[in-house]
Order: sequence, then structure tokens, then C-alpha cells
Amino acid sequence: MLSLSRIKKHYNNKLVLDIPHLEINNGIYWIKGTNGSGKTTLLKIIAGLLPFEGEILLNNISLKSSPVNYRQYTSWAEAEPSYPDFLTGMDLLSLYQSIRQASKNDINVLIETFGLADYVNSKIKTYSTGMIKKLSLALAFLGTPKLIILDEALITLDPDGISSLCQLILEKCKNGETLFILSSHQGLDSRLLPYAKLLTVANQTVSYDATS
Ligand SMILES: Nc1ncnc2c1ncn2[C@@H]1O[C@H](COP(=O)(O)OP(=O)(O)OP(=O)(O)O)[C@@H](O)[C@H]1O
Repeated sequence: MLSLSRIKKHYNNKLVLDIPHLEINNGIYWIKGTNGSGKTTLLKIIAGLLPFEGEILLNNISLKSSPVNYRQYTSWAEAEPSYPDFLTGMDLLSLYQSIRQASKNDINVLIETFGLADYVNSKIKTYSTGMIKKLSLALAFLGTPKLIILDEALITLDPDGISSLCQLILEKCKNGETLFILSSHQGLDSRLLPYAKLLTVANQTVSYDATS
């Protein structure tokens, strides 16, 4: 469960988010809102990447007082990821494997799932945009994250990539141990839609439509 209390975020004295209280259980959430409404700011705050006022708890672990523990269980995949281009995909997967205490087999499964085998040992400078996106998704799923945040999850993915991602999200959701927050201006894939609940960002706050 993710719990947000008394969240405020200012940029240069301008209030962009003011969320008195929000609690969401594990499952799939689709975050929607107009351009500039604050979606990315909120996702980055929840991922522990931006300072904020208030308190955030993931399964009772506080982002403020136990940031390392909180981040151990939180994955963030950027809309347009970029990595040092002199590294290989495998360098990053191995690094995440040790931080996340994952197994070599976990890496192999994700390489297979996202079809990374042909290029995972090449330098990232040789990757296309979609290849980098697939690597970023594999990194987000590595280990046992309890919260997976995917900003513009589907952009630049080919149909096979989208299919693999949807399958993985649905599998993880079946065991009820993961909370997904996805943003997508292009709409959500029809395979995820029946399971997704809506989080709407508007007027500096977030509302959860329990009936969606
Ligand atoms: N680094 C920053 N400095 C100052 N203002 C910012 C900064 N980042 C975002 N903002 C402002 O905060 C507000 C929310 O921006 P944010 O990027 O979170 O919106 P968004 O809903 O993700 O937008 P989009 O759908 O266009 O990606 C906007 O008014 C934006 O101008």
C-alpha cells in the first residue's frame, strides 16, 4: 500500500501539488491529467527523486526517514531513458542485480522477456530509442520491487515489446504484491485497461476514482 499525507510541492514559490491524503492498494493505476498538471512531478516525488513537503509510506516504510529502504523496493522507468553510452546493457543489469539482490536467472528471464539477447552486451551508444526503452523496463522489473512507476510506459515500444510488458505487469499483479503506476498520454493498452484504476491529477491535487 502507498500512502501520501500532506504533500506539497513548490517550484520557485509556485505551488504545483497539494495533496492532503491519498492511499492506494496494490494493483494497476493509470495516472491521467493535462500537460503541466503535475503528473511527472508526482511520479518523481513518489519515486524518491524530488524533495517535497509531507510524508510518503510504501508498505509502512517511510520515504523521508528510511529513504534507502524505500528505494530498494521502488522502481522508476523514465519516459525517455538515457544511460552512459560507454556502458553495455549487461553492465547496468549486473549493477542493478547487486543493488536489488536479484539472481543471474532473474536477468536471463528479463533478457528473454524483452528480447535483449542480441544487443545486451553491446555498448548503449549503439542502441536505438526503443532498445534503450526495453533495457529501462528490464531494469525496472529486476529484483522484487513493490512499487513500479512507468512514465509513458508504452512509447517507442514495438508491438512485441508492448505485449511482453503487459504480460509481465498482469503476471505481477496476479500475486497481489506489486503496485504499478503508469502514465500514458496515448491511452492504456486494452489488455491492461480492464484492471487499471484511474488517478486523475488536476487543480494541484490527485483524485482516485474507486469505481473505474
Ligand atoms: N524543474 C521545474 N522548474 C519549475 N517548474 C517546473 C519544473 N518542472 C515542472 N515544472 C512546472 O510544474 C508543473 C507540473 O509539471 P509536470 O512536468 O509535473 O507536468 P505533467 O503533468 O507531467 O506534464 P506533461 O503531461 O506535459 O508531461 C508545470 O506547471 C511545470 O511548468
